[in-house]
Amino acid sequence: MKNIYFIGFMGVGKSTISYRVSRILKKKIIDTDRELEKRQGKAIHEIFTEKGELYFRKLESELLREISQQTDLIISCGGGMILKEENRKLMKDSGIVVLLTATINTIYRRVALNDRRPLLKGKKTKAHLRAMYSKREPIYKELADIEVSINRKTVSMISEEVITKVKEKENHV
Ligand SMILES: Nc1ncnc2c1ncn2[C@@H]1O[C@H](COP(=O)(O)OP(=O)(O)OP(=O)(O)O)[C@@H](O)[C@H]1O
Ligand SMILES: O=C(O)C1=C[C@@H](O)[C@@H](O)[C@H](O)C1
Ligand SMILES: [Mg+2]
Repeated sequence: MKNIYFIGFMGVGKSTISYRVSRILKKKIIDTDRELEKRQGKAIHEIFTEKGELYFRKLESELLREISQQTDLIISCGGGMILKEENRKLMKDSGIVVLLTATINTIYRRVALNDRRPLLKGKKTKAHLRAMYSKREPIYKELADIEVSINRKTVSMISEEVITKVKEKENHV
């Protein structure tokens, strides 16, 4: 099976849904944020503070290059993985890309809960989220093979919807 890449804005549920999907499909999961934290022995916000965003983006791309050479993986991507053209190409060429979408209100409610997202430090306002989201939205949509809206759905409902759509997609290639 081709890899399945989960993309989408911070807090839409990429990590949660990809873990559930990996359990249902009995596939290995890699959450790029968690994997980088494990390898660096630091939290994402610490990497940002100590080494800067550019350094984090470099690590993120190197990790993607490595894992995109494998198959049969469920991959939860960091929210900004889609920002680089080289990353988009790696995902497109090696898997099916699943975009999870949510309203700004839902995202706001979720990201307000903790402080582990460096790009929102001191800027957790709906206006800031909306500005960031609208800049990224066309990139997410352009890259996605499949789109699933998560509002008012349980983790089970979303996971089943993703799996059904991935299977449809695989049968049409
Ligand atoms: N369908 C759902 N219903 C209710 N809560 C959910 C659902 N999916 C995820 N959550 C909760 O929303 C929060 C954000 O989810 P998660 O960490 O999976 O998002 P993410 O897209 O991986 O975020 P990040 O970009 O920060 O990695 C978590 O607290 C999670 O438990
Ligand atoms: O949207 C982003 O740019 C980010 C999302 C998170 O998953 C982390 O990868 C990091 O906080 C950056
Ligand atoms: Mg995550």
